[in-house]
Amino acid sequence: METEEILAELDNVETQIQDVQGQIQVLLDQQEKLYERQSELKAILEACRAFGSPKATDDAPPTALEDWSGTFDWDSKADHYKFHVFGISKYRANQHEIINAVMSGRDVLVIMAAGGGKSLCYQLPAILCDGISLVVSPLISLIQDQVMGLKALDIPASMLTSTTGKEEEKFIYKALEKGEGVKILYVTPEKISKSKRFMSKLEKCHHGGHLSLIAIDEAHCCSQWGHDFRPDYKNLGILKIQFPKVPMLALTATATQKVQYDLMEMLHIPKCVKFVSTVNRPNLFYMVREKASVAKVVIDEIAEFIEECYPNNESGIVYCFSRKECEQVAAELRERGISADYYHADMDVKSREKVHMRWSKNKLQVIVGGIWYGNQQTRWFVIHHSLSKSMETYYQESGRAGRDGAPSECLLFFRPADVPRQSSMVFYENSGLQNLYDIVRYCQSKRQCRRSAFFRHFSESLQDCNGMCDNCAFSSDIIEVDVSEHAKMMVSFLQDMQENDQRLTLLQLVDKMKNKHKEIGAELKREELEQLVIQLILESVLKEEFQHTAYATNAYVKIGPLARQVLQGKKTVKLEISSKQNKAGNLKKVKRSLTLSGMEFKLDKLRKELSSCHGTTPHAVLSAQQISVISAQKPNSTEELEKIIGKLKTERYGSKILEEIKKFVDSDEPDYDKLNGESSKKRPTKKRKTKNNVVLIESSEDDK
Ligand SMILES: Nc1ncnc2c1ncn2[C@@H]1O[C@H](COP(=O)(O)OP(=O)(O)OP(=O)(O)O)[C@@H](O)[C@H]1O
Ligand SMILES: [Mg+2]
Repeated sequence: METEEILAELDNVETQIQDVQGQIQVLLDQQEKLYERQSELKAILEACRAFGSPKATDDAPPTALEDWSGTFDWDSKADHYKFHVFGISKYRANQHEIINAVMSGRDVLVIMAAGGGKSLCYQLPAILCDGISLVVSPLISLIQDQVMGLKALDIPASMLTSTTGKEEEKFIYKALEKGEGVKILYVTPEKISKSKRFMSKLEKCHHGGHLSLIAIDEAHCCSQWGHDFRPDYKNLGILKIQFPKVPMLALTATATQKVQYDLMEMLHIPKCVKFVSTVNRPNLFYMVREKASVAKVVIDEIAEFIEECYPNNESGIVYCFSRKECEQVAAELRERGISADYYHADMDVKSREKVHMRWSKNKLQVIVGGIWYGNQQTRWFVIHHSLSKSMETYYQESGRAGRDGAPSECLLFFRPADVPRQSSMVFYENSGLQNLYDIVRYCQSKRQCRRSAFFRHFSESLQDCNGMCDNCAFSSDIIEVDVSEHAKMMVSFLQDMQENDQRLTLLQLVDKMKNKHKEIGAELKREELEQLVIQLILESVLKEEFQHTAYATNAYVKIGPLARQVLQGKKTVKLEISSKQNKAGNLKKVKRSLTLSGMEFKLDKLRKELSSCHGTTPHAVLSAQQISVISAQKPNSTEELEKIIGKLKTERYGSKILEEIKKFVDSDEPDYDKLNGESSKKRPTKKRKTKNNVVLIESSEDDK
């Protein structure tokens, strides 16, 4: 054999070895995921063996025989409070059963979608039982809202948090000792883990037989496997140890099986009854929009979306990546005439409270938040200025829209360049990159139903989307383009750079590629090239690597395990590309029937006025759902109104509401699209592509 031949074969063999190594790496990654799942399943199995099935217990009949929807002693009392105090005519899925299980003295674990109605599951038992119920909740803003809402219903509710004054604290401690004066007490988890004084008062309350129920809201915060772990939640196990006979109710919107077992173990409720509802939020319209590279353009688009779709100050949230960005976006929205303010973890308690109050009283249309912002009010829209760090986080954040069941919108602005910003923050977290890439897949996809991505993520069987996401609703002008050749060029270019010890970020890679290969720039737009890099990362052809500097962590794009497959033409790479006009264009044409009708608009205004007179929130006066039922039925007597909103609200606000209805009916105003102004009436509209004709209406071409 000639030396040259040997060298050639050696080269060939080495190339093949590298190729095999790449494939092994992908298989090893797969194996790691499988090991992880294996240990998860083993842990679950162990928990099952140790505790028994969560539904079947030793000293209670198995679930199959436990009929929580049957007849119970408290039925008529519960019905009375449900309707006349809470103004709720019908239970939502599982609420009735959960309330019955709690009232029967059982520990209960509730997994129910955001806005599903978890609060009623502990608030109603709390007023049905004698004594005081304790509710642990993670956010002061959330607690403030709940307490304000309950007080508006004449339910004695209080809160004990870092913001509680001395006088109020004294009053609460007295109430705990006597078992009267407070019916529902909200506390932050820190009170349980850090305040010995509070715990001793709680023990006294229990000793006197006055502690009727313990509810742990947002219980996923207990688990390290959950997406929002809070160290103080870890200590809540003490409650069941100290008060074993008091029924405990743990509630959350999101918990994988692993998290569920973790919760049961940490809270010491192995024999709890478990209720799991669907994650589906049929009233939410999910959409992803391409994010412009110029910051100002993004804000223009957000402002335009809010002004066009929500001209009557309907409130919403804009989520941002960083605190600085929150402040900038809020300021820019204000410059464009939208009443917006920011809310983030760096603010002191006073400023946060101020923003929260303005928001609760409908003085602000938009909250720009960097952290998970808990608040009970109806939000019509949730906009993500940047992508979230996982599907779970996005589900929770977007789930803040339409909590009372009214159709609402969740819009995410996605740009490939936002991926390294997030990845450099999460790469060291448990499955951080894997979780991030899941939501990146959701954003990149221009064809797959958005809703189905949630079902898959939470291991739930698929349900119909009913045209309630952009990919299902809009007729598709998306084509799948084979970009294997472009991918090959990119990989080989990056390989050359790497061999010369040059590191490139995503944006640098695209820039340099465009300079080096002019032809590629002619075929693919810059955004599409960025999209290609992300696609290659998702497919393990490229990978991200991270390097710390004194000021930041940088994400660089490197050759990944399957790069060789692309170079050898063994792997096809495809991109979903808009053929002509993209969805951003389509979205501008969306006119929704989500806007309020004339009657609804009047009632919305009235509830704002009434709420400021009564020192409460508009939502506590009338929920969006109640407004919509009143508008449809137009009751003209106290009795008729009572059937919709219950006795208490009718007594308090009934005369004003009936007066408003009468004024409206007498005025002969057509009950449609009043609020959209004159121009909208002229526009002929046509129904968009939805199966059940429920939500979306698209304006005609004249509308452009
Ligand atoms: N049976 C019902 N009928 C009509 N409205 C209801 C019913 N139950 C609850 N609601 C309303 O639904 C809204 C959401 O309820 P709630 O705040 O309890 O949701 P949640 O499940 O705690 O959501 P989150 O996970 O976002 O905290 C509230 O406005 C509440 O008044
Ligand atoms: Mg809740």
